[in-house]
Amino acid sequence: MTSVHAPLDQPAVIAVAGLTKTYTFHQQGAGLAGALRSLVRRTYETRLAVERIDFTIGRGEVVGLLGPNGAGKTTTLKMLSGLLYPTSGEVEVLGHTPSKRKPDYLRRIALVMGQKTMLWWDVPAMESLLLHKDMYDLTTAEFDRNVAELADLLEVRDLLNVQVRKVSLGERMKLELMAALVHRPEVLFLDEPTIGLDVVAKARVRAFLAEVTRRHDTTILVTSHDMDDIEALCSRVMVIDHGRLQYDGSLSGLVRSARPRKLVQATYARTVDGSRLAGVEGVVVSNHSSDQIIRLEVERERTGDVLEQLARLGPLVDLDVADADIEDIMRDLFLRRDALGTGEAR
Ligand SMILES: Nc1ncnc2c1ncn2[C@@H]1O[C@H](COP(=O)(O)OP(=O)(O)OP(=O)(O)O)[C@@H](O)[C@H]1O
Repeated sequence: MTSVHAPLDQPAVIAVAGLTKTYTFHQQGAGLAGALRSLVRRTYETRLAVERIDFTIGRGEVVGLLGPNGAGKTTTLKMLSGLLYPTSGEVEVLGHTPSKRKPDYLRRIALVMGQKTMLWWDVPAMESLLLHKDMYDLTTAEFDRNVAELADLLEVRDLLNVQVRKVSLGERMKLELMAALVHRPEVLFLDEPTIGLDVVAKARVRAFLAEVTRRHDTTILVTSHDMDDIEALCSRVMVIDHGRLQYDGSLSGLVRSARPRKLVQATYARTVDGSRLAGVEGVVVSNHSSDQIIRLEVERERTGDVLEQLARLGPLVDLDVADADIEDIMRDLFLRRDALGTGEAR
């Protein structure tokens, strides 16, 4: 397996071994009768949300945590940030045990949950930032420097003194990020940071995060259902499904192991006689004789030969070679849950 663990000469910023979380909760029937019954006799259920996962992450790495709904991503982030106690296993972040929630630890991390706010709605964001200044013991010089840097990068200078409830969703997300980063955390946990944002706002948030990690070597672990976030930010991805780590490696490695084929599209100046396609390797996905376009799925390592074969069929106007769409790959992956049993997969 090719995994992108922290280099051996550099201590891991995040180290997780055998991490497991089981939720125990009680089932309550519907209505008043159900509530009363559950007072007398409680029935408990357990759910294994995260099961014996291991990984390490080095300083400055930006890692995407991928998986379908209910896979265990948020639970993992909550254990890493100290919001939840693990049921078993070990977690160390920046040399700390997160669940102890020591002030020195909390000063060095941040957790941003796209669906939760850490800003007060009825006052301007600056009030919340000032609260963070006190919480994190920032000097006025540090605070002013960090606020100036973040406000410039996020282009929110004019919004800092506007009541939070009066700003748009995209603007609020930028202010949330600002509040999370004003103490310049070394490790950032992001749970769906672009959820609900429009295309432009998403692109801004991604560019901002990329710049923050470039400038300050911030380590980021990010969950997102938007594969564009992952492609734009992450050099490494971990796929979690049913609480188990299924893959840990590069995004391109995931694409290769899940969809070993390339998509080739050839456009010709003239209609190509369909019978001549018999001499071309690959699976013909479509052949629109009217518009002279042929689409093929081709074994990755045979792509060069296939392009030569296609060139012999007639005068080409355009030739396009692409990997399968990452969104499709993820959809396939979770439909075929066992597909990652080999190669770079765990
Ligand atoms: N407080 C809780 N009590 C009981 N079960 C829970 C609790 N929180 C989460 N779960 C269950 O644990 C499993 C993992 O949930 P988790 O929220 O970590 O998934 P996720 O990968 O973040 O999903 P999503 O992409 O939908 O946010 C799910 O089956 C969920 O129903």
